[in-house]
Amino acid sequence: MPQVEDNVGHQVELERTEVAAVVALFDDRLAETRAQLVGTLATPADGAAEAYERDLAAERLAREVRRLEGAEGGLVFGRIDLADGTALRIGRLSLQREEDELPALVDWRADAARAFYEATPVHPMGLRRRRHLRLAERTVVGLSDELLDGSEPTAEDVVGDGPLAAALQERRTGRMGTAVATLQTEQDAIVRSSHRGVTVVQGGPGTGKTVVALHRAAYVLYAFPRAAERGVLVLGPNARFLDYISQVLPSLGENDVILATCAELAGPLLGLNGDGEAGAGRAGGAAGAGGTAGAAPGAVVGSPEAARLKGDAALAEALAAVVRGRQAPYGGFTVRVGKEDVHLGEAEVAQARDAARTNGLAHHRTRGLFKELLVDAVTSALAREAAETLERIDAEVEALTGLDLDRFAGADPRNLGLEGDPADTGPKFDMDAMRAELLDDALVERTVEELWPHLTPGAVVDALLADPEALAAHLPGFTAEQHGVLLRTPGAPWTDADLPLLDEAASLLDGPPERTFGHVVVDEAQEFTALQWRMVLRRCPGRSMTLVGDFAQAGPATTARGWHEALDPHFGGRFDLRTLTVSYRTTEEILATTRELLARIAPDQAPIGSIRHGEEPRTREASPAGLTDAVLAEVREQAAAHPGELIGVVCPDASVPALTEAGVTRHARLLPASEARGLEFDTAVVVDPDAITAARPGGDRDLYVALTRATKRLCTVVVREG
Ligand SMILES: Nc1ncnc2c1ncn2[C@@H]1O[C@H](COP(=O)(O)OP(=O)(O)OP(=O)(O)O)[C@@H](O)[C@H]1O
Repeated sequence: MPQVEDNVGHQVELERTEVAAVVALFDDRLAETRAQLVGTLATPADGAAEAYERDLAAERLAREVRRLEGAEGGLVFGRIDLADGTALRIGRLSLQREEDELPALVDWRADAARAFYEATPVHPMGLRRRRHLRLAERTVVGLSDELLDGSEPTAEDVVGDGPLAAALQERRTGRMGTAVATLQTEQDAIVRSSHRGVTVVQGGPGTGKTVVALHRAAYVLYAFPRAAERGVLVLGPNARFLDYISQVLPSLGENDVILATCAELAGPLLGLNGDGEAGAGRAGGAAGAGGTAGAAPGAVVGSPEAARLKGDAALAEALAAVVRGRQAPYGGFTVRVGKEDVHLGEAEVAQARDAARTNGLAHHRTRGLFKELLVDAVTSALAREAAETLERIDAEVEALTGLDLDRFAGADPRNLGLEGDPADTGPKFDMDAMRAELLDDALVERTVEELWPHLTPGAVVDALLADPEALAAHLPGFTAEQHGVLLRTPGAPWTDADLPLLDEAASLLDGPPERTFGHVVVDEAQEFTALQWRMVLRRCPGRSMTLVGDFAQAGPATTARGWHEALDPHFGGRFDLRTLTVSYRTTEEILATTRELLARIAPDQAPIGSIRHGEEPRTREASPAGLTDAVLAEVREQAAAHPGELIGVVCPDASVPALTEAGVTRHARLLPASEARGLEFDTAVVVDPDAITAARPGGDRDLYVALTRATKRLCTVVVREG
């Protein structure tokens, strides 16, 4: 049909000219901002205040340059034509020519762009046509139209294959790309939701939960300036996953986002060093999205059973009890003032402790109050004693001489060399000076330290976990066997599961962390334990969050089986729960083979459908001794048959060394089943499913994750005896 092709060519040509003008405008803006940055940096500053102002301005401009640079690829991707003939181009940011009334480019998050995502033939939202543009570098190379008002296509419309189909056909690269041009209506409704509190998104594998979460973060930064001021934190399950998603937000023009695992969040805070396993394997990509939360925390991986127990909310209460137990639990307080010992009895000390605690501050701040109250009590005791001594002298003098000393002093105690308010009935000393002196006194400080010591988070956690008696006393709901699992050797390396405990202890000692965020995204949120939720909440005082996950994919540390069970203790049921229903990754054929498994691990979950179709999943058999060779043969064959495509080999964690040794990584990405969550490949090779299932508690959910990673084909290598 040469006529149609000519027409497509003509329309592409027209768009090319129009888009080139938008790109030129963008280039001007970028060049202008870069020039401003150079100019600002070169401006001499007269004094520290000016230098500070200049550096702030430079920082703002540098951020803007980064934002523009991030948006450059795929700057323009859509166009909407309204029924009245107005056309708007949709892209990664807004651009406006001064002389024009209409914007040259509308940011995809702006209200004006809403119809691009939400209009359907049933609800055209005033649109006649939605056009998707395909760009190579900065040039339009293709387009496709959807007519929404029921009109017949004219010579100016190019109605063809949907852009989503084209996007999904693309080969996997090992890095998630943005879906900004093809967000689907059910996804867009969540991304653009005006709900400012907690939004929870559930859905089966590949339904776009991560896509939605990241685009939602970009939307929040755009639409809610208050949240944007304090920045966005994206939490993911491991470094591999963060690396996989690290480019999405920068490509949406958002660089000021912190990507981290929960462990990384706690690690730097506690000053742990970065030579451990957690956080390893990050290819530096995450830094592209504004950097991670800091160095890898130097923690090792503990057992799943310990992780599950250490995530229990009872541990938070136990740590609080440990800290309370270190706050003047018993005993009086004696301090030497001059030549005299002043003693406060146990009841007086307890009164000071209870009064200090009423303000609800953390241990060290409360310690300061406690010390002040003790010093107040000592000062009052001294004042009382001085007054009594004086009265005694008065009485003795009067008895001996018949002189009334008060009258003699003209009712002003200063006449007797004592400070005091003339309105007071009794004499006083300089209370303030005495107080200040006592607060500064090294001996007083030492005595307070015995009653209410300075503590470190590590010492608090050790006081619980390294002491069998403390475990039994503070965790009465746990069995002796569970106490045994929790018991640790003091000084042993911290595990990943200890980090939320250390963070909890840090907050008990010094209050919530200084760095907080306006919005927090949690991916694979089903993995989070109660202690981890507490960590997240401490960092998001505004409670603006997007949490996405799937309980059928929960790891071994998860005890909850649904959102309300997991979240109600922390959010009191106040969250907006949305469900995604269509898989854009896992093919219908692969989903069909996992349905039985899904029914077993999550009987309440409705199976999802997929818009993808692919090959029937295959099984390859191997003898126990021949497993490694069989995997190697499979990846070699796949690599030869589908050059350039991404192959992922998901194996039992224990098989990683042998498969690496055999050279599997020359042809494929190799990952332990425990770290496959959220990732995807063109082809997935799942090694020894029985061993994956048996490897750790909840292993059948690990297997479900492994089986749902492929966009095209799945091969399972099973072990057969004999
Ligand atoms: N609207 C869309 N346009 C284009 N691609 C999409 C869209 N939605 C999802 N995808 C693609 O589908 C795949 C799966 O998406 P995503 O990883 O967000 O799913 P998920 O629900 O988080 O999966 P999992 O449960 O396995 O973590 C990705 O390749 C993603 O880019």
